[in-house]
Amino acid sequence: MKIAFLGPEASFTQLTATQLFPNEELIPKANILDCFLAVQNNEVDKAVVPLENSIEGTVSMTLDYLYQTPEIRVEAEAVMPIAHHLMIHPNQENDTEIEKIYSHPQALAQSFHFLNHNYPEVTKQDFTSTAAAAKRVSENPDRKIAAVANKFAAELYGLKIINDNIHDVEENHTRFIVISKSDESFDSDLNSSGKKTGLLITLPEDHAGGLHQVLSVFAWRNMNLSKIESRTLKTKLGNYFFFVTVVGDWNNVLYINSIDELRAIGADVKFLGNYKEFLLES
Ligand SMILES: O=C(O)C(=O)C[C@]1(C(=O)O)C=C[C@@H](O)C=C1
Repeated sequence: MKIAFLGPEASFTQLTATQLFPNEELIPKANILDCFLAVQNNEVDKAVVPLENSIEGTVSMTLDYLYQTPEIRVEAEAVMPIAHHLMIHPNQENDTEIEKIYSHPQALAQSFHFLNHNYPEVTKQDFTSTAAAAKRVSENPDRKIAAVANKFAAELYGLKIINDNIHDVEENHTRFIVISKSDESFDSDLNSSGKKTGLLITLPEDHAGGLHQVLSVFAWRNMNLSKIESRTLKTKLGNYFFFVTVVGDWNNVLYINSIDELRAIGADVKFLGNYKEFLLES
């Protein structure tokens, strides 16, 4: 089986994909869109992409592409502890006057206070992933640049960590999802905290009590929501869709009928799947 992931090697997404799929062929992609396209074009069977982080929140690109690709569903979630370190090329001195720090925008945001306090004058530049940033530093031994990435990237690309554990909150976790076109959910012996269901809901039209009507569909059925997030529809300012997750199995009639009721009140619903949440170690 072929599994795409947000690469290159040693990205947090690869660490996650390796634990979920230790025996499959893992294929790095340059960005999240390419992971979705690889699944859509049947180039791979599944892909692993980041969905949200406990400090910085949702990876909006992932949510947008889940909405924009009707045939792509979610097979599993995996939560991984995240530790960021600042690293430079070993040719540079430890007290080098760094001129630029590269990383994924999520990683820069998760380490914002540290970087702002310790490197206030240094330009922070977005990169497609933490590992790609580390690779860039390794390819430029003469430049006074640094990357925020994990310790595996430091090892793989031969970099020197000058500040470790720079993420602003010690408890830092990122949630990843496994996406595919399959109706089946992914299972494994890995530690799991249980099942949940993902739904993308668009309200019919803007009217008083619209969201209340939608939530009441879940409330009277005693369905426990673990997340509700609104995201712009990109049609015009003020138009949103909602990403909702419901705790538990999706095997009773009341739950299943909730989708019919949502559609009956005019909402558009995409069922992302009923899948397990796995708890990984870093
Ligand atoms: O850049 C990486 O290493 C990724 O796998 C992406 C990503 C993300 O988008 O959230 C994954 C985990 C961390 O939260 C930081 C970056």
